[in-house]
Amino acid sequence: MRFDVITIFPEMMLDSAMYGVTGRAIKQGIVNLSVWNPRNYTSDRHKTVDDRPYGGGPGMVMKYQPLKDAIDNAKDSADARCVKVVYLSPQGRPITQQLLNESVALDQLILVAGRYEGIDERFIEDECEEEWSLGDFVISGGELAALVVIDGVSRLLPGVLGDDESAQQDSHMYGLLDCPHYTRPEVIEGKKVPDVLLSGNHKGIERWRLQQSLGRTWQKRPDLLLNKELTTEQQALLEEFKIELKN
Ligand SMILES: Cc1cccc(C(=O)NCC2(NC(=O)c3cccc4nocc34)CCCC2)c1
Repeated sequence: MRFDVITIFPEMMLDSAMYGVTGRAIKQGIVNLSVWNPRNYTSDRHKTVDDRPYGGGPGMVMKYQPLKDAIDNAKDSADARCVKVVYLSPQGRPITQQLLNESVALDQLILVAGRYEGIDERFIEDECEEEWSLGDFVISGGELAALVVIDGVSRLLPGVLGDDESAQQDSHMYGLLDCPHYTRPEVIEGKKVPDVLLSGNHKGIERWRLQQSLGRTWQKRPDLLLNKELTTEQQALLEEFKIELKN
């Protein structure tokens, strides 16, 4: 899968993506990441990518033409069939696991990261098929959202995560919070690792982990349970968790 990011901070994208899972996916050639800087498509001496907003007000707005030339080059550089152009913006559709799951099917994802106060609305209308948002807060640019999309989608591509890494993708854990994790030493600060994890009883360990995920989701994010059909076994585990909590 190919990601093309339109950004005035190309190094930020490339340097950040070269770590961990995404870095490995790029080295393996499973993921291809290209960055396109609108500043390289300006014709004035100052390489101007922004200008003052019509109607006045604070800040600057990113100009249409440098963005357009950058995205045209991004499109020309890949003969991909299944392409989507997305503007990362506070007005966008929330970035969720479902959105990431849907994006795995694409051959190329072109991500437009805004800076300043935003980009000329006419560019969004003409070039951006969708808008996606990291959340309802004020941040300085779309690059962090682009990195979240690249990381989250890359993890879903075949061959990127080793067998022992894809734990979080387990189907029955989908839509639940994570279970607690422990590693050596067995005791630290007088606190022991739960006995079940030392038992070598794999069925019991799996059961305990699922129960912890269910219990913690119920405690911290009950909203997630509203749209998750629990099996009768999962319901029983959760009930047992609640009872043990009382004792
Ligand atoms: C709630 C609210 C209202 C008004 C402005 C802003 C705001 O933060 N404006 C600044 C910019 N924000 C984002 O790009 C951005 C922000 C949030 C989530 C995102 N997910 O992707 C990109 C995102 C827009 C142009 C450059 C940065 C936020």
